[in-house]
Amino acid sequence: MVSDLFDPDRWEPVEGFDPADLTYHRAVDSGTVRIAFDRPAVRNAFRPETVDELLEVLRDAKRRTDVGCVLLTGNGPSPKDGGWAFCSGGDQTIRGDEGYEYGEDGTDGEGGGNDDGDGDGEQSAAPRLHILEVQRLIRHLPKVVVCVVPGWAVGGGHSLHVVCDLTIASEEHAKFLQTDPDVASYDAGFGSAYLAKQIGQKKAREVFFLGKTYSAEEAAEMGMVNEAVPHEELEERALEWGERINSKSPTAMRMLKYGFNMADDGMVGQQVFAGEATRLGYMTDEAQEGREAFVEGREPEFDGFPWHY
Ligand SMILES: CC(C)(COP(=O)(O)OP(=O)(O)OC[C@H]1O[C@@H](n2cnc3c(N)ncnc32)[C@H](O)[C@@H]1OP(=O)(O)O)[C@@H](O)C(=O)NCCC(=O)NCCSC(=O)CCC(=O)c1ccccc1C(=O)O
Repeated sequence: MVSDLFDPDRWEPVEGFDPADLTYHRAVDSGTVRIAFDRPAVRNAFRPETVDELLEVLRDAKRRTDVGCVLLTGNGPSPKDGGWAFCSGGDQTIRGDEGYEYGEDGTDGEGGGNDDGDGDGEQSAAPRLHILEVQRLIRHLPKVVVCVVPGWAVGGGHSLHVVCDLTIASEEHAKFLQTDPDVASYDAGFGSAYLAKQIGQKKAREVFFLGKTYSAEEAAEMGMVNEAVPHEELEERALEWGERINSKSPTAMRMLKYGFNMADDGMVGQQVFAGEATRLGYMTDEAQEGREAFVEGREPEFDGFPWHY
């Protein structure tokens, strides 16, 4: 059993992946993948190994040209007490003085178990805070990432929901809470500043400075959740969203996502959008004339191409 809300008839495991802290599935009948935290006994808290796996499957999803939607969720309920969670952030029990520490058999994602990837085979993976790399990957993923929240979204888990393109949440069980300052952590990037863009400055400061818990309805009212739906329908509805997303023009969706990002992402946002504009430019006869002229060792002939206005 993957999760109580998981319909095994709608999904198949993605071949070549066997993550320990996640599950990774592809919808049988649409271009949607489902990535789920799979540590329900600790409210799906992430450790460095979890983050490595998340980076790996997100990169895989990114490269699949027949996938337009990624669902990011948490499996449940907890076998201990029946509680539901999307993610409760960094696993505080393995937090060291400089970051989150790998276990004995951990990996830094760049080499073998605990190999730091520099080729000398030493077991020296440094403590990590690389959930921020996950945030950037979600932000720049050329697909729509939907956060599917069946329970708690807390701390770094809350920040992940913030950075996703859309959030759908369980009416009965979803709860949104920022505990970062309780454990002397601070996501001063997307988790707070981008949240303020979504719900306004006063409300975002309330989320962090007062640390109140919000229901799915309240979060939707605030503008950080798109829809609150009955718990039993959560994943079905998320799959429907995936189908809607996949029915649209991939190029339009990609340009829109990067367009939405650009205003807040400075030069990096411009660079990502510009890269896609260049890709589109490369597909024109005009660009091909430029390439062919170089390859053929002649001057390019751009006379036939209009100065569009
Ligand atoms: C999530 C809770 C509110 C749930 O409360 P409740 O339903 O009452 O359940 P509990 O009995 O508390 O928990 C059940 C069980 O799970 C264990 N557990 C829960 N959360 C964690 C956790 N984060 N780490 C380890 N273990 C956890 C809990 O101990 C229980 O275990 P038992 O053995 O059964 O007793 C509540 O649990 C809670 O408040 N949890 C802690 C939330 C938290 O503070 N998270 C860390 C926030 S800081 C963070 O995520 C930093 C990492 C990070 O992402 C970051 C770093 C730097 C810059 C930016 C970021 C960023 O935020 O992105």
